[in-house]
Amino acid sequence: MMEKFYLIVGHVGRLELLVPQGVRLVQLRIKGQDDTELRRQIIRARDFCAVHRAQLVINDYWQAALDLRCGFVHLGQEDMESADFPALRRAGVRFGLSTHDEDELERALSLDPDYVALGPVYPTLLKEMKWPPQGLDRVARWKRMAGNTPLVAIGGLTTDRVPGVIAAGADSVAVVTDIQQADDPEARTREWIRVCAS
Ligand SMILES: Cc1ncc(COP(=O)(O)OP(=O)(O)O)c(N)n1
Ligand SMILES: Cc1ncsc1CCOP(=O)(O)O
Ligand SMILES: [Mg+2]
Repeated sequence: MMEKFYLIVGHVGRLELLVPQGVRLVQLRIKGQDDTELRRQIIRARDFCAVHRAQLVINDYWQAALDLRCGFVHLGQEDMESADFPALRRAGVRFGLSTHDEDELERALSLDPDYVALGPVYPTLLKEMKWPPQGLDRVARWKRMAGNTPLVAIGGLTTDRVPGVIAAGADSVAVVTDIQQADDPEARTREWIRVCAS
């Protein structure tokens, strides 16, 4: 079963701070670092997550994930173009895929992913996106179309929004900004875990 709370962090230091709060599924989403620094952080995150029994997901860098024996990657539409899916499958690396419209969803499902993500459900501050907020009706539609493939909702999520997103059909809720910008990110992480457990 898919873990309901899906934390996304931009640096391994953040992962080491927040995973011990009880996080079971965490994505390392590194941007703009050179290969040496990237791999240094991935190795640290891999070993830390192994000790804390959290599932680590590597964003974008599927080749580094393969080389460093990480078991799970997240790939967006652009990332998918270069990804070697047969190599990932051979190595038993699981993968989740981003989707934003129905063509993307159909293509993603044809690759038999471990989850599909739909975003942005609500407006996001994290990055400029070419899609307007998808809304809860789209979450429900995605759930119907995805069948047995778990659905991750992402974009503008807060703890107040979690119940509605889950009720609409999401199996899992992914968050960056609400925790990244919190005055007390450890307490906010615990609050997310509490809300997701209820
Ligand atoms: C769980 C999850 N969903 C979506 C994304 C976004 O992936 P992508 O579209 O490749 O954008 P970047 O995160 O790489 O900027 C994600 N990372 N995780
Ligand atoms: C990377 C990404 N893809 C879709 S929404 C999003 C931003 C993350 O969501 P937020 O920072 O609003 O929690
Ligand atoms: Mg990406």
